[in-house]
Amino acid sequence: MMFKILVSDPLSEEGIQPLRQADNLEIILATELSHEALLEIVKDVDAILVRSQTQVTREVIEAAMQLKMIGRAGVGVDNIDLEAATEHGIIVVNAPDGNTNSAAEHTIAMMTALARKIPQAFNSLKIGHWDRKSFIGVELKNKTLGVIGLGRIGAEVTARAKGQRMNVIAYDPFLTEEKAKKMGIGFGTIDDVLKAADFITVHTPLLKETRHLLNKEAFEKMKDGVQIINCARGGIIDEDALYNAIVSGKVAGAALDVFETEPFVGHPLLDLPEVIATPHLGASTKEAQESVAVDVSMDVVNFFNGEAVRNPVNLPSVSKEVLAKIAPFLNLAEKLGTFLSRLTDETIVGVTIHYAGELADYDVRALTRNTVKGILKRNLGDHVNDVNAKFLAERFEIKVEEHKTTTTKGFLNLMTVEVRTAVASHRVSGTLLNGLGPRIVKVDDYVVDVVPEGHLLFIKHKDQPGAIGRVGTLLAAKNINIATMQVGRSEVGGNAIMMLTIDNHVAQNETNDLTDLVDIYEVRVIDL
Ligand SMILES: NC(=O)c1ccc[n+]([C@@H]2O[C@H](COP(=O)([O-])OP(=O)(O)OC[C@H]3O[C@@H](n4cnc5c(N)ncnc54)[C@H](O)[C@@H]3O)[C@@H](O)[C@H]2O)c1
Ligand SMILES: O=C(O)[C@H](O)COP(=O)(O)O
Repeated sequence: MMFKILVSDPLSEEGIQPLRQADNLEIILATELSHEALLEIVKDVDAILVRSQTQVTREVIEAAMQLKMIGRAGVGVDNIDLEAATEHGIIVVNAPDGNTNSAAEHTIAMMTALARKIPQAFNSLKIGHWDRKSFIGVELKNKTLGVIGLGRIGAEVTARAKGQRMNVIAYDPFLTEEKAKKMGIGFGTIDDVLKAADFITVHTPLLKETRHLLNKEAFEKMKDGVQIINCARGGIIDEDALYNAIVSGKVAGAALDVFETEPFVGHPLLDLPEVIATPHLGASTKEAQESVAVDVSMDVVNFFNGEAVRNPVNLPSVSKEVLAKIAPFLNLAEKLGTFLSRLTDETIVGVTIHYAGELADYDVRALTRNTVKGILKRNLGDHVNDVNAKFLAERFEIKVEEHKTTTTKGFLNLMTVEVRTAVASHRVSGTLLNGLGPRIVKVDDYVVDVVPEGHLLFIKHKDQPGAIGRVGTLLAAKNINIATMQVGRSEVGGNAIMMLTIDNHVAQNETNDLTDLVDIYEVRVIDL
């Protein structure tokens, strides 16, 4: 099968070689598209690859009827409507590591250029002035750099600033005093950073909580003559407040690579001599562009070959090591979910998954997701997938819980899934037997041993002589061949179950006459 991949922002040609080499991918390069042209071209594409320019809005996502994946060759995904993508089961991947170094180098370059007024001096020289008085700068050495957001780029900037013999003080919700000590930097609240720093650089994502993080009140808390650097995202700094703080003399200068609205042209900030700026160039190096394009292309290739992606944004990412451990259980989890969904016609309101034995040591989120996917498939078919399973469960107000226990009832590993409806609950347990593969080992209170595969008939009956024979005879009359059969009972002469595997699919209504047989209460067709 061929998949159409739209590349709608300029990506490195070397970087997209993995796409070109894949024989199931057709690449469409179409950059600088108008909004209307984008809406038209996305109609039949399977994936869109972007940088920060293309706005992948809900409207774009909903126009893209075949869309399965959005790839961001870079870090920030604020140009992608993640909620809409998740809702539509579209996986979003990014390339979070490939441009870290370039962005950090750009930040240091901007800080240095700001401190020494290099762009202003160069502009003056270009127009014929040999002016050695107007561009007196400050040294970085012994100055305090305040780093807000100590993630990948913030940490790299910190290491380089220390190389410039600056003192660094950082604020990040995940930064502990111990970690700060280890890094040889100061640690404090955001206010501590604002008050202590001679230079302040922001390296957070743009989130609700970080929008206008540096606003009028924040500027008021800063040292007089502070200098500001933003190579992260426009919007983290309130641009009007920054303008006023520069004009009032509170802020001595600002180096900006990113802006609230891009392209950023004709803005009064650009008229201020204290401001230097670049047009969002933090990641614009040959190395970074090649690296992010390779990373995102590899994930596209993985995805369309049915393999795990490395950098999912709207799925919990699972390390290679964890994936290797849980991969054999993924299929079992989905089958247990599918099996249970067929045991009831009532609305499912809750799902509890008990992980026992070796499973209790693993990160089982992917297994939970697969179980929920199996359950929801009953009503949603292929509309549910790994990406939207959790979202859809929440939307349908199905409470999903995970429990871990070391008690395994004799199995090395055991997954027990329980679904609750308003009137009843059902349970199924499955295990992975060493060398033998997956097995369903218990259904409600009945112990069984069934391979969760193919076409099953789940029959509730009374434990009476002749019940099994009558079922066999009727199925034979319908030319339905039984491949395997398991029976279980609660007590002699009490309630019992049969689990038959049959060679071909039968429709539920083809089994109606089975329930007319004596002692047969209920028959459910389950295709796994
Ligand atoms: N200019 C460019 O071309 C360019 C290039 C790459 C990345 N970026 C941007 O740089 C930023 C950082 O990227 P990264 O790869 O380091 O991301 P990251 O996820 O590794 O780090 C972000 C850090 O911000 C912290 N954070 C979140 N909310 C915070 C808050 N309210 N206060 C303080 N810290 C907070 C997080 O805990 C995290 O440690 C992103 O906005 C990214 O889009 C820009
Ligand atoms: O978030 C990022 O990765 C940077 O802002 C880079 O954006 P770009 O790919 O548009 O240069």
